[in-house]
Amino acid sequence: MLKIGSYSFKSRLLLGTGKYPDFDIQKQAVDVSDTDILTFAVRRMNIFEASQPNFLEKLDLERYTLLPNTAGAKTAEEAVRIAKLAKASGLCDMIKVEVIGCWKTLLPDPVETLKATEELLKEGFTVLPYTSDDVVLARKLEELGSHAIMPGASPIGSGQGIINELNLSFIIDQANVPVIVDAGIGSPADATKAMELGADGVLLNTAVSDAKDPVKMAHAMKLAIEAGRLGYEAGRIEKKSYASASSPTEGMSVN
Ligand SMILES: CC(=O)[C@@H](O)[C@H](O)COP(=O)(O)O
Repeated sequence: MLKIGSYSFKSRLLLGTGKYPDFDIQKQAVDVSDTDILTFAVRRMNIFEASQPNFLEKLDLERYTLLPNTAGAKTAEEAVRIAKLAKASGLCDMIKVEVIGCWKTLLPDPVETLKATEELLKEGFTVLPYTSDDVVLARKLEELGSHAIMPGASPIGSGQGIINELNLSFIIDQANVPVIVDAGIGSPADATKAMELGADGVLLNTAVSDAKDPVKMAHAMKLAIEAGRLGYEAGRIEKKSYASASSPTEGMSVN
């Protein structure tokens, strides 16, 4: 079970809802992924305008917990405003804080992320900040009271996979709240790697939405995350410098 604040989830895959070729493919991919949590940018929702197209319209929203995110925010103030708008429109009190500090790399602004997180925690939100793989910043976000930490594997939409495995494992080792690896996952192997490192979950979008076959890739990601988690729980073997026979001959009379 993945526990975030007062919420519990069966699946450890958090899926984004944007960029799919069409809404039918989006629905099929979401269904087959078996995710419990769907994230979406609040600014893309026409929350107060029912006549506008709704990009979640094909999805059976009863089945999922919706995790609104503050994508598009450049400052803490904007992120807080977006989060409040989401809550006021009846969405759950969970919020993924995303404050972008650089539009070329889409890397988060650490100072504004801290400020927004602090403010939203004071307001009673369940807060999941998206952060870089900075170990100290991750610790500070946890100390503020964040309910989960979401370090990026690599820049959003880059599909580069895990750039700094060491930092990610430091973040995972020091954390006492769930660590969800968010952004930059390119393939099922990347997702498995994150889970094998001990991440509690993976949030991804582009690797599925932009795949040649998004539905098949959503299925692959589900299996990859399950496999990575199982492998982590099972405990991998130590790496040795030298060989060690797989069929030991010790105690056997062999020539
Ligand atoms: C959907 C969402 O929240 C993105 O901002 C997220 O970070 C996913 O990134 P990828 O598209 O790289 O998986």
